[in-house]
Amino acid sequence: MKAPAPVNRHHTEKPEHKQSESLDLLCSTQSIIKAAVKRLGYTEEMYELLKEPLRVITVRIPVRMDDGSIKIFTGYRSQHNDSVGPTKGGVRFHPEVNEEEVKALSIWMSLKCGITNLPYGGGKGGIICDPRNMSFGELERLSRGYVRAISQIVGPTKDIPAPDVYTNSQIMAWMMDEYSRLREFDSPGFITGKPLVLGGSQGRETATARGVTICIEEAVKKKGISLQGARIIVQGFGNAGSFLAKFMYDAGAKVIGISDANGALYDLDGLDIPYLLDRRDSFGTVTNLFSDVITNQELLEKECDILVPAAISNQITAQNADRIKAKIVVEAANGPTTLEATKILDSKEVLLVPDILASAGGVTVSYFEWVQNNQGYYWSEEEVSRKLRKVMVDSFDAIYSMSQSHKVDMRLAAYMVGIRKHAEASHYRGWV
Ligand SMILES: NC(=O)C1=CN([C@@H]2O[C@H](COP(=O)(O)OP(=O)(O)OC[C@H]3O[C@@H](n4cnc5c(N)ncnc54)[C@H](O)[C@@H]3O)[C@@H](O)[C@H]2O)C=CC1
Ligand SMILES: O=C(O)CCC(=O)C(=O)O
Repeated sequence: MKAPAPVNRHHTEKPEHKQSESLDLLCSTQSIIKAAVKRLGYTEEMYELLKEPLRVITVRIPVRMDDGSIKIFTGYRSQHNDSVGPTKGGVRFHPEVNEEEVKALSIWMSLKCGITNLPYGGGKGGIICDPRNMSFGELERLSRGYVRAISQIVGPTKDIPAPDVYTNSQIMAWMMDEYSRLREFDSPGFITGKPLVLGGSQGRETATARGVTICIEEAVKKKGISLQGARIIVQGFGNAGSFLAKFMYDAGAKVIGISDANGALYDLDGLDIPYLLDRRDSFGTVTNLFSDVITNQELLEKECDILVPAAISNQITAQNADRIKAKIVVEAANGPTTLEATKILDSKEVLLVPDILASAGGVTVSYFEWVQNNQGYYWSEEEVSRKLRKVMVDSFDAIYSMSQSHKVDMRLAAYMVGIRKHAEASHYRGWV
């Protein structure tokens, strides 16, 4: 690995896309839900119910900035379907958050909870902001303001938030504290992904990456590839990507590429992952310390055995899918591959493990955290890991079998497995 050389790279990369291709996450999701509902034999009314969230609110959050001015931020909370139980899903802080994306993300949460058989529907939230340019104090005031703004529709038996892009256990702690103050009792079950001392679960911090690792272990068996020595590329070096890179490195795989919002590092001999983990900042940025940096798009197209997009949406598109050389793509990120690109990868016989399966480890251990909060009795890391492994292996098997028996791609198979529980619960409740 090359020696670090400080360079200043403040731009955020954006991929180019074919004019005709739909990058609208909600539209694409709806078209797969339609196909899944049809294949499962549900009615058109069922599709009408499930294609949109039941509830979405937009909130305006005034925050006193450090210079004394007041800035008004816009945030969202979307609740897709609460027929099975309370809704559940993360909150992201990102400049590109928008209502359509939050709606799609909440639908994916329903699908993840359906796949893993958790007693939840899907929820998701987001605030348009750039936490990388905000102070600790400003972030705390924004987090508390968001909870005050959405407090009527969230709660341990209504809708339970969690971390997502650019949010972490500190932000969960502020949000939990604000909610507990509003309700005037301690409410650890209001939010998951908390620090351990505030009722967080062992293993939640690494849960998303653990879940992705289990999917990779299952996928390599299907493809007859040995994980030992396999070449792996991971896009994104935050919570999901950095721990995944570490788990792959520890398993004897060769992590030949990693990236963050600034760019990518690539080395055919394998990167020194423990060193990079040590140097990354709290936003998952490390490439700014190096001079020999390539773009995210260049990295995605490098030859490898396993490619793991673990950053943002719409990264593998009709524009670059033909040039993806991986044998297996495991989506740790939400929505990294477009519909058109999914078809191209499928035609190239790439085994694609879709986001709603691959990234479901996070919400699974969030559920374990909520259960522990409700019972006030806490489990060891071994117990959490064992339970997570069973959920992930069973989920992978169910989707792989669905894909084989219905001769559909893994994404459609995952939607079919994920939607059933919400469809049946909505039907029993007499909604449709
Ligand atoms: N944290 C969790 O428990 C879960 C996360 N996910 C998904 O995993 C993905 C990553 O989330 P986290 O690791 O939690 O976020 P994070 O905030 O910890 O890290 C995000 C990473 O993505 C990189 N990034 C941001 N913008 C980028 C861009 N334009 N191009 C390339 N890289 C960029 C950042 O530099 C950072 O390395 C997201 O899609 C998230 O929704 C899914 C399930 C659970
Ligand atoms: O941990 C959770 O409850 C939700 C995680 C999340 O937002 C996701 O899986 O996309």
